Amino acid sequence: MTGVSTPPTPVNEPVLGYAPGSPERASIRQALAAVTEPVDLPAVIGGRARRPAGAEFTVCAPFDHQRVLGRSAESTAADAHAAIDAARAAAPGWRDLDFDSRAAVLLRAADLLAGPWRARLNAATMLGQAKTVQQAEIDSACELIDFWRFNVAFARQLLAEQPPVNAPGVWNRTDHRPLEGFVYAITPFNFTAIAGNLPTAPALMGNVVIWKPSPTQQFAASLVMDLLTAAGLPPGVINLLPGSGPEISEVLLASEHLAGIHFTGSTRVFQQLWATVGANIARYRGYPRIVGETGGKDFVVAHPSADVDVLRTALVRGAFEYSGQKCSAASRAYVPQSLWRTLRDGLADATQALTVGSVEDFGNFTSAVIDGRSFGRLRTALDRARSVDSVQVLAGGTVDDAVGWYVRPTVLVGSDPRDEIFTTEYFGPVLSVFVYPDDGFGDILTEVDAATPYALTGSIIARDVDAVARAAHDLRFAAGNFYVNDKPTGAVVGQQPFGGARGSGTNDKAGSMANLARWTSPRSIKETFVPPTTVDYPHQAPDPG
Ligand SMILES: NC(=O)c1ccc[n+]([C@@H]2O[C@H](COP(=O)([O-])OP(=O)(O)OC[C@H]3O[C@@H](n4cnc5c(N)ncnc54)[C@H](O)[C@@H]3O)[C@@H](O)[C@H]2O)c1
Ligand SMILES: N[C@@H](CCC=O)C(=O)O
Repeated sequence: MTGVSTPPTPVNEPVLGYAPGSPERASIRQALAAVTEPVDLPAVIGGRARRPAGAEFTVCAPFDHQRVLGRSAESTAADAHAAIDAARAAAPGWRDLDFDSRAAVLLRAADLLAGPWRARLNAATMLGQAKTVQQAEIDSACELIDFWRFNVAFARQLLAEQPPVNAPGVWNRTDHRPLEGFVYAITPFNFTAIAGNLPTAPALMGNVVIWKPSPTQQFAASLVMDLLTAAGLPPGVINLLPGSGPEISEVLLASEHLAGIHFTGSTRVFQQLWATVGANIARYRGYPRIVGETGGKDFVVAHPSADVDVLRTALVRGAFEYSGQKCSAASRAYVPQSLWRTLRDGLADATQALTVGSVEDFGNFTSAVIDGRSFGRLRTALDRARSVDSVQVLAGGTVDDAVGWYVRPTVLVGSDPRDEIFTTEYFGPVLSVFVYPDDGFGDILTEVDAATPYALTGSIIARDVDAVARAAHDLRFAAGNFYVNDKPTGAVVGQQPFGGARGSGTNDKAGSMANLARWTSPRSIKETFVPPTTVDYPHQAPDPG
C-alpha cells in the first residue's frame, strides 16, 4: 500500500513505578539476575554479526568496574568500507518499500519494547550505564518507545505535506525522497533512547544508516540492534560498528556517499566532525546534512519570590539524578541572598542524604559515573574547587573508585560568576551556586545569558508572574528547552521537543517533524494535463491595425 494510511495515534508510554510487590519489579529483578556471563558485542554489517579486527574492549558495570558485562572490539577501516557497501546495497530496496512497511518495523519494535523486551533492555541500561531502575525506565523503555511511535506519526504528517496550490490544468506534488547515500549516526553513552533514535529516525524516512554507539553504551546498544532485527528491520538498513570512532570516521567522512551525520555527544567532538566535513566538502555527491545535539551548562535561576521547597527539589533532582550525566542537568544555580539564607542548610542536608551505590539496590537514589575517564575529570575539578579561594564546598566533594566510579553529589558555592564552575560542562553530579543581591535580578539574567557558550536547558523558579515573564524574555536565546517552576531535565517526546542552540547544537529537536525533515530531500513534481503545443506568447502577436 502507498499513500494515505493513518498510523496509530501515539500516546506517551506510561512510566512504571517498580514499587515493592509490583509485577514490573519482579520482572526487572529476574532480568538483572539473568545477566551473568560476559556476552559478545559484535559489529552488525549487512545483517551479519562479525567481530571487528581492532583492539578488544570490555564493557563493565560502572558501579562495580571489575564486573565485565560484554566484550567487543574496535571497528577498523575495513569494517567501515564493508558497512558502506552493505548500506548502499540495502538502499534501493529500503527506499522503495512503502512508508507503511517501514513504519511498521518501528511500531513493532515499540510494542516489543513495551512488552517482552522492556525488562531486558532496562536491565542492560541499568547495568551498563549505571542507571537506577527509575532512570532506566524513563530512558530505555518510555523515551525510546515514544521516539518510535511519535516519529511514525510525525513522518506521516510530513509525507502528507503537499503544495497548497495548483494552477488550472496543473497538479503539483512533493516527493519526499530520502537522501542519496548513507547517514552516519553517532550516539552518546548516557541515553539508550538517544542511541536508538538517532539511527532509526533517518531509516524511517527511507535512508540507510551506519551507526556507531558509544563504547560505554555498547551493552544496551547491541540489544537495541537485536530488537530492531526481531522487529523485521531488513539487513543492511542499519549497520552497527562498535568502537571509539576515529578510525572509521577517516573512511566514512571521506566517502563520497556520506549524506548526513546524526550526532549526539560533546560539543568538542561535534565541532571536529563538522570541521572534517567542511574540509572534505568537494568529495561528496551532495552537501551532507549535519544534525548535532551537544553539551550544556544548564541553569536554574531563582527569583526572591520562589517557593524554597520547589527550588530545593528542582535543584537536587535536576542536578543529581543519573549523577548529573544528562546534557540537561542543572549545573549552575543563581539564588537571591534572602532565599539563600533559607535554602542553604536544606540543600546541603538533602544532598548529603542522597544514597549512592549499586543500581541493583533499589534503595539508592543514584550510582557511579560512567567510566574512569569521567571519574578522573571530576576528581580534578573537585580538587581544583577545594583549592580556589572563591569556591566553597557546601556538600559532597568526595570520590571513591575502589569498587565503582563513585563521585558524591556535590554543591559548590562560588563568588566569581565567571569561574569555571559556572562555565565548564563537568558532566557529573556537581552543582555550582552563585548568590546574588535581591535587587540584582535583571543583572543576573544578563549574566546567565552571557556566561557560557551553551544554550540547552534552563529554569526560572518564581511565584511572581512579572519575574517569570522577564526571565522568559531575557533568556529567550539562552535555552532551547525552558522550564517554569520545574527542573531543567526530563523532556518528554511529543510534549517538549528537545534540543539547544548556540554551542549546544543545531536544535533540530529530537523526536519531532523538524528532525525528520532533515532526512528528506524533497522533489517538486509539476504535471501539466494539456501542455502547450505552440511556442509564441500572446504579447508577441502584432498590434491590430
Ligand atoms: N544535547 C543533547 O541532546 C545531548 C544528549 C546527550 C548527551 N549530550 C552530550 O553528550 C556528552 C556526553 O556524552 P559522551 O561522553 O558520550 O560524548 P562524546 O562526545 O565523548 O561521545 C559521543 C560519541 O562520539 C563518539 N566519537 C568521539 N570521537 C569520534 C570520532 N572521531 N568519530 C566518530 N565518533 C566519535 C563517541 O565514541 C561517542 O559515540 C555531553 O557533552 C552531553 O552534554 C547531549
Ligand atoms: N532529553 C533529556 C536529556 C538528554 C541528554 O542527555 C532530558 O530532557 O533530560
